[in-house]
Amino acid sequence: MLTLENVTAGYGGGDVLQGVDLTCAPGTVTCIVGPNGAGKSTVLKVISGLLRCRTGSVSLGETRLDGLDPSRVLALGITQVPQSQALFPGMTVRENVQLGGYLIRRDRKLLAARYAAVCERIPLVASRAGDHAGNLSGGQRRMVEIARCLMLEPKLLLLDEPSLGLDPQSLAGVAGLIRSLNEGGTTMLLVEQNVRLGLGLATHGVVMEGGRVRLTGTAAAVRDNPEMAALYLGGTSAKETQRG
Ligand SMILES: Nc1ncnc2c1ncn2[C@@H]1O[C@H](COP(=O)(O)OP(=O)(O)OP(=O)(O)O)[C@@H](O)[C@H]1O
Repeated sequence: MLTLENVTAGYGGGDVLQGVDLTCAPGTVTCIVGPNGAGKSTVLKVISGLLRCRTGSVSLGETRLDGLDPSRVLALGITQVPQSQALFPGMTVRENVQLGGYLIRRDRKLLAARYAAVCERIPLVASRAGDHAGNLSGGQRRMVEIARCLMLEPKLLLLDEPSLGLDPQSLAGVAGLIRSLNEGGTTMLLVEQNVRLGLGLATHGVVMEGGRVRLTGTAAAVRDNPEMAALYLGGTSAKETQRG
């Protein structure tokens, strides 16, 4: 279980996060939504250790994560698919994915077994193994970025805007992958601008606004909460938008 308690954090003078509480239970998919600048990506940075929290705590089970370097957080089983393109275009798909196993690189057998497991879960990795990552479509690249993160069999996978810049077909592929990973037991915390998609993929929803958590609950309850319609969807609930 990941737990954030009363987290404040920021980049310069002011606090961007102003007392954030959040939990992710094993096996769940939690989606953080909210307007631009609400602090969604900042929450992920605090969890992965890229940004120190000023007060409050971040824990994975009994282990405190706040104050740890990103490499320690990674070693404890939290991996992040970043928002920006993160593959090395001149390297092959296989090489890019295997880089995700850097921490286990000395155990060749384990590395090979993990790579085989990733290929089984994401067949694209096997079918395009020898191709340069730069030759893949946007959706394929996103899948390879996720594949790379699976090399460490993370306890928690963080995804920052998995839908960003994808055409509808690619989006469907990435959404299908997230669903199948969850069915396989991977716990995920994602940030999404696309409210309908994000809450559709998630078991739990968190709505942030101005560095605070405004609403939280099951994804369906958050989606159907009347406050959502008023806040983010111009008076139309996400459910109605989906129907329309
Ligand atoms: N590296 C940084 N240095 C200074 N300020 C930053 C930095 N990153 C983010 N911010 C500021 O922190 C606030 C929250 O940013 P954050 O990226 O967490 O928002 P967000 O909810 O993820 O929104 P978006 O979807 O637009 O990324 C914004 O005002 C942003 O300008």
